Amino acid sequence: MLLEGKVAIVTGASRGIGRATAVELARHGASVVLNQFAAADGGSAAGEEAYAEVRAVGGEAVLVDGDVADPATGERLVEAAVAHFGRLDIHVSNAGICPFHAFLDMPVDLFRKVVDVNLEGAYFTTQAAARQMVKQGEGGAIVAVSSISALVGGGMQTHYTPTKAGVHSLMQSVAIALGPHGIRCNSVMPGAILTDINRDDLTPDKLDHFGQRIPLGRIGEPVDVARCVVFLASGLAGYVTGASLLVDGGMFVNLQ
Ligand SMILES: NC(=O)C1=CN([C@@H]2O[C@H](COP(=O)(O)OP(=O)(O)OC[C@H]3O[C@@H](n4cnc5c(N)ncnc54)[C@H](O)[C@@H]3O)[C@@H](O)[C@H]2O)C=CC1
Ligand SMILES: C[C@H](O)[C@@H]1OC(=O)[C@H](O)[C@@H]1O
Repeated sequence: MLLEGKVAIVTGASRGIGRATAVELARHGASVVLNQFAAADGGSAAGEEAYAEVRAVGGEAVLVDGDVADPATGERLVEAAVAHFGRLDIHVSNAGICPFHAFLDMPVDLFRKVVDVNLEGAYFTTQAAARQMVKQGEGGAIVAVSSISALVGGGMQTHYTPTKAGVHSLMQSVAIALGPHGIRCNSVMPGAILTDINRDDLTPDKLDHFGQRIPLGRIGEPVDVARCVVFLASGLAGYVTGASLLVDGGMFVNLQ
């Protein structure tokens, strides 16, 4: 198994890409700290389902509630990893929100919330994870879920796309800061993956449009991204750091 004996944190693991990532990490042998934020999910049922899915593939797991926008959450996730599994090897910064909204009347509070969750959440959970990895002195792997939206715009995503570009940039900079400690830092850039974040936005017309733009002919599934996170977290990517991997079925390159 690729990740036998490894211990991982996944933020926003209750649903979508985070849940699939937690399951795939466990399938490959990792023990997983699943972060949920029940207040964002309307309760803890989704987190508990994710926990059960990880256990069902044979993974050890612990579920920790916390808002990644609170810098203390990263520290609590690391504490849980150490308390339950004795160490930390992999950090997946995945939690994110995208409440679609027009630019000209963007509420200040909404803008700040998206930045707090997506960018500050990635920054402070990554920092907490890196501090533990440096303390252990055995390296590690950090993977952030950025987006194709780090590279292209969205008229209803003017608050969101800069956070995804920021997450991409964060991984590039921490790759430099943490390389001397043997900690690799990369991002995945999913294209259009059908999850709760875009279920309402992906109308039949838009799905049809995307289907035609994506050379592989289908919208992505969370597991498509999760498997790439496993690769970047594993020794198979042992000489990969500061990189970003588009996981979009070819959508980005298909201009005409
Ligand atoms: N679905 C897509 O097409 C794409 C998604 N992404 C990114 O993938 C990541 C995961 O999104 P999806 O799985 O698609 O959406 P989702 O809505 O299914 O999952 C989002 C997860 O983040 C959690 N979350 C939300 N606010 C939180 C907070 N304050 N603290 C902790 N957890 C919180 C939710 O509880 C949930 O588990 C996000 O960072 C998103 O920007 C990137 C590119 C494309
Ligand atoms: C939420 C969007 O549908 C999704 O999020 C991203 O980051 C992609 O670019 C899609 O726009």
